[in-house]
Amino acid sequence: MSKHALVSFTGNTKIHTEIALTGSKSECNRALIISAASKGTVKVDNMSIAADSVTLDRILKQISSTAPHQQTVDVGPAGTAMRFLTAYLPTLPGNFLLTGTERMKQRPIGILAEALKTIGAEISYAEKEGFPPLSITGPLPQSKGTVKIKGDISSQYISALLMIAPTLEQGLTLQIEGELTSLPYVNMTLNMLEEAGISHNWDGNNISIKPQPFKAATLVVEPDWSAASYWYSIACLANEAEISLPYLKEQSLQGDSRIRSIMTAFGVQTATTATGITLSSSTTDFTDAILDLKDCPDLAQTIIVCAAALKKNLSFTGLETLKIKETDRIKALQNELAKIGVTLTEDNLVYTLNCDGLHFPDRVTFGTYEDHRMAMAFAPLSLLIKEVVLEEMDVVEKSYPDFWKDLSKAGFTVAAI
Ligand SMILES: O=C(O)C1=C[C@@H](OP(=O)(O)O)[C@@H](O)[C@H](O)C1
Ligand SMILES: C=C(OP(=O)(O)O)C(=O)O
Repeated sequence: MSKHALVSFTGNTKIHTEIALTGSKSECNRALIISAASKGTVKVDNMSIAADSVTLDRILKQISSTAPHQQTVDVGPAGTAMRFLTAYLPTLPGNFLLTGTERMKQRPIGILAEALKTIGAEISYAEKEGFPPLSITGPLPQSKGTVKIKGDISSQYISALLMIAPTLEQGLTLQIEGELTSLPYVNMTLNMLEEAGISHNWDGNNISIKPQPFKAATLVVEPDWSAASYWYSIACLANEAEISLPYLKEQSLQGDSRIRSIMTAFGVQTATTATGITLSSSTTDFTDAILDLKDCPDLAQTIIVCAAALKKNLSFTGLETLKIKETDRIKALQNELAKIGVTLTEDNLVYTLNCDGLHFPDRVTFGTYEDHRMAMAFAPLSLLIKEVVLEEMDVVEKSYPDFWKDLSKAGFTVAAI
């Protein structure tokens, strides 16, 4: 249990700052797995300091330097590490117990594990059927070159399979069933594989990758657009803002760069500069009544909390996957928004905010549910509420360890209590 963060902003909320964001954990964790699958032919540049990436890097180094006997591999709360290693470990010689936090043991892995079993992987569930921890014995003798996989639960299962595909004797054709969720993350995987010399063929619901060698390449990890979203929220809620985010590019592999266009409607302008981007606040009266977030689930909390603070009764679709992330993010949002008089209700998979009762008490304590994005999405409310307490401040380490330091740099007062 870590301390809580007490965040406040005294005086007029004018924010002029430059924030150097760490690398995207999504890009970094792909780069690390691709590098490992290529046996070092592919290098990684600008490693992210996100705990999920540091953990995966450490695990991959440990595995490559350890003899093939039973090893416990603990990913903690890192979803991508769990999913990517579920596919990668069966390609290595050895016996592995792949595990994570108590929450990780509630995040489904059966869809990916069963798909891998159909092509010859030896995987069993060490505790509960369909969930981590997994017992994995490799290397797999590949029995089949085609695999069916559901696309509507987590795109990470698909990315995981794509990254091992070129190393498999028969390559791999994925037959994706159901509508693909989080699509930009699959494109990110394919693009990064392409940078590493791996071609694919995407035809309807099938993605095929033939067995092929990686080429010498360096994958450069770009700053994290999901982390940038909290600065958009801050720019939106401040009286005045000019926030520079160096090295962020509009053309990004990260689908969360969509925050830029969404926030234009919320009154945040983005200018491209020689060094990156600069956000500034202006006023708009937006009318967009319904937003689909299926392609960018990690932006959901930022946008929903910001819309609530602006007293906009917006509706949202594409939130189905939020229940199986670091926490049930729908429940967590409902509980915490209630503290400022806002409700979030569902009808037929459409979620709608009702902000008619919005109020800002002098001090509010928001629970964070072991979810970095709960802490970071609610912290900007300290521009409107005198004292905001975010429980368990270390939770931000997962993707954005410098978050509190960066808030201080921008003029917020942050105390560990
Ligand atoms: O592939 C990735 O890097 C990610 C994919 C998304 O998950 P789902 O595909 O499970 O929605 C996203 O929420 C997660 O933070 C990172
Ligand atoms: C869902 C997330 O991460 P993961 O699934 O990789 O744990 C996230 O970072 O919001």
